[in-house]
Amino acid sequence: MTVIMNGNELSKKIKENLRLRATKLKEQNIEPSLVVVLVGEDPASQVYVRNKTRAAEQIGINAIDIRLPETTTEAEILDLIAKYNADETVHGILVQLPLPKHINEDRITQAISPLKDVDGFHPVNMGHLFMNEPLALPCTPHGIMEFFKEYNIDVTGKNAVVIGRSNIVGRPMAALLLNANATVTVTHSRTQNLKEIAREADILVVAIGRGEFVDADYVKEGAVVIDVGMNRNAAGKLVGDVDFASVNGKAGYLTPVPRGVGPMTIAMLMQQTIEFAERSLN
Ligand SMILES: NC(=O)C1=CN([C@@H]2O[C@H](COP(=O)(O)OP(=O)(O)OC[C@H]3O[C@@H](n4cnc5c(N)ncnc54)[C@H](OP(=O)(O)O)[C@@H]3O)[C@@H](O)[C@H]2O)C=CC1
Ligand SMILES: Nc1nc(=O)c2c([nH]1)NC[C@@H]1CN(c3ccc(C(=O)N[C@@H](CCC(=O)O)C(=O)O)cc3)C=[N+]21
Repeated sequence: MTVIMNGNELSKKIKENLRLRATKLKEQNIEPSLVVVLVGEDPASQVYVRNKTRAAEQIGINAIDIRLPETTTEAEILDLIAKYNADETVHGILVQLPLPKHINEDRITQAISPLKDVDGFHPVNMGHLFMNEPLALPCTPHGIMEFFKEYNIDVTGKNAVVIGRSNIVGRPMAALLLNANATVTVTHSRTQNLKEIAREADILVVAIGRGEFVDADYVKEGAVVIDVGMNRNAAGKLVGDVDFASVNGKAGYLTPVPRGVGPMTIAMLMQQTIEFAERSLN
C-alpha cells in the first residue's frame, strides 16, 4: 500500500499557524511584507504567482505584486530590487523565474539582499546552506523536508537519490538531505545507469522537468517518492515527473501532482517571509 502525501492539507495546517504569527507581528506594529516580481506573460508563472499572492492574503502578509512587461530591461529590475532592499517595511523579495532571455538571472538573484532572499537562491544563502548553517531555506526542498517530518520519515542513514541538479531544486535538496544525515546521490542527464541507481533509493526525489519520466522500474518497493515536476502533457493536463499510476502501489509514500510539493513550496515561502519579519524585531 502506498501512502499518498497530501500537500494541500499539510500546507493548510502550516498556513493557519503562520496566520497567528502574522497577527502577533501586527500587534507589534510590523506588517509582514513580500514583494513578488513577475516579468512577462508566461501562463504557468502567472498561476504560481497568483497562488503565492493568494496564500499571502490568507495569512495576512502584505503581498506587493509587481507585473512588468517582457521588454523590461535588466537595469530596470536591478533598480527595483535596490529600492526594496533599502525599504525597511519590506521583509522578502522574490523575482519569479524563469526570466526573459535578455536578462541575466544570476545577476538578478545576486542583487537581492541575502537578508530578504525568501527563495534562498543568493550564493551567500546557498553557501550557508551547504555549510549546514542556513539563514534562509529554499522553499521547494524545505517543503519536502516538512513532508518527511509530518509523515514521521526519518532520513538519517537512508539512501537518498536526487534526480536533477538545478540551483533551485536538485542542489539545495541534496544539501538539506545531507544536513539531515542521509547518504545522498545526485544524478542528472549525464548519469549512467540512472534506473539502477534510483532503484537503490530509500528516498527518491525527482526534479527533471519531463512528464511521467520515472515509472515503477525506477522505484524500490516501499521507497519514499517525491515528485517535484510540473509539466503539461499532450492533453494539456498537469502531470509530474513521476508516472503516478505506475508507481502507486509500489512506493511506500508518494506525492501527487497537483496537491503535493507545489502547495508546500508556497507555504514555505510564506514561512520564510514571516521569519524574516520576526527577525526584524530583534
Ligand atoms: N513544485 C514546485 O514547487 C516546483 C516545481 N518545479 C518543477 O520541477 C521540475 C524541475 O525543475 P528545475 O529543477 O527547475 O529544472 P531544470 O530544467 O533547471 O533542471 C532539470 C534537471 O534535471 C536533469 N535532467 C533532465 N533530463 C534528465 C534525464 N533524462 N535524466 C536525468 N536527469 C535529467 C538536468 O540535468 P543536467 O543538469 O545535466 O542538464 C537538470 O539537472 C520542472 O518540472 C519544474 O516545473 C520547479 C520548482 C518548484
Ligand atoms: N523565484 C522563484 N521562486 C519559486 O519558488 C519558483 C520560481 N521562481 N519559478 C518556478 C518554480 C515553480 N514553483 C511552483 C510554485 C507553486 C506551484 C503550485 O502551486 N502548484 C499547484 C498547482 C498549480 C497549477 O494548477 O498549475 C499544485 O501542485 O497543486 C507550482 C510550482 C515555484 N517556483
